[in-house]
Amino acid sequence: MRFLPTVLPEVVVVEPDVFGDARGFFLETWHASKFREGGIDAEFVQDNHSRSRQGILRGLHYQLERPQGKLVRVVTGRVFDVAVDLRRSSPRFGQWFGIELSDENQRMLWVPPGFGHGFYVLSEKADFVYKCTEFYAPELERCIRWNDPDLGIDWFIPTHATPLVSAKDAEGARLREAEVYP
Ligand SMILES: Cc1cn([C@H]2C[C@H](O)[C@@H](COP(=O)(O)OP(=O)(O)O[C@H]3O[C@H](C)C(=O)[C@H](O)[C@H]3O)O2)c(=O)[nH]c1=O
Repeated sequence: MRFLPTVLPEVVVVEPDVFGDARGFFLETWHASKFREGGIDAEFVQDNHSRSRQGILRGLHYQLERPQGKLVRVVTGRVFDVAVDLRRSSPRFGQWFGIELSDENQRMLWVPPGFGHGFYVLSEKADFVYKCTEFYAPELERCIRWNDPDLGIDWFIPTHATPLVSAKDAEGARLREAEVYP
């Protein structure tokens, strides 16, 4: 199990040990003490699973007052996964980190509380699963527009393709107008 730093010190890439054999493979998807040693000290209260078609973009989402830390991974397919620092007090406010998560690389991403999160589906289909440190609170959920020019996120969207987003995400706020974290 390797814990890799990113340009956002609080956001961590996790590369699990994958034990392959003639039957298939085995890997640990969560281990409190190994993750704590790797700098991720979290307690999860909710586990989610979403399935999306190619070209779907979900995000950028975050929850005020009760921000969720998320340990995210892909069990089927490939996505480009993005975390954005939404803490006004952070020297990296508005900076983002993105990485391909797939059932090939088996990578996970730790998106801490205080960060917005979203992903773009690169494969025909993607099953996306993630653990959250706080319960879902729709009344506290906010959305930053995926294509906010102030963020300049490169989602690896093919040229001339337009992502398919929910009505809620299509009306996401610009970062400069959004209510974010102190
Ligand atoms: C997130 C969530 C949603 N729902 C219900 C609410 C809606 O009826 C339906 C779809 O919700 P939504 O369109 O908000 O789902 P996503 O667009 O996948 O939202 C997620 O996408 C980005 C990538 C995230 O990081 C967040 O975890 C989360 O906001 O599931 C629940 O019942 N519980 C939940 O925890």
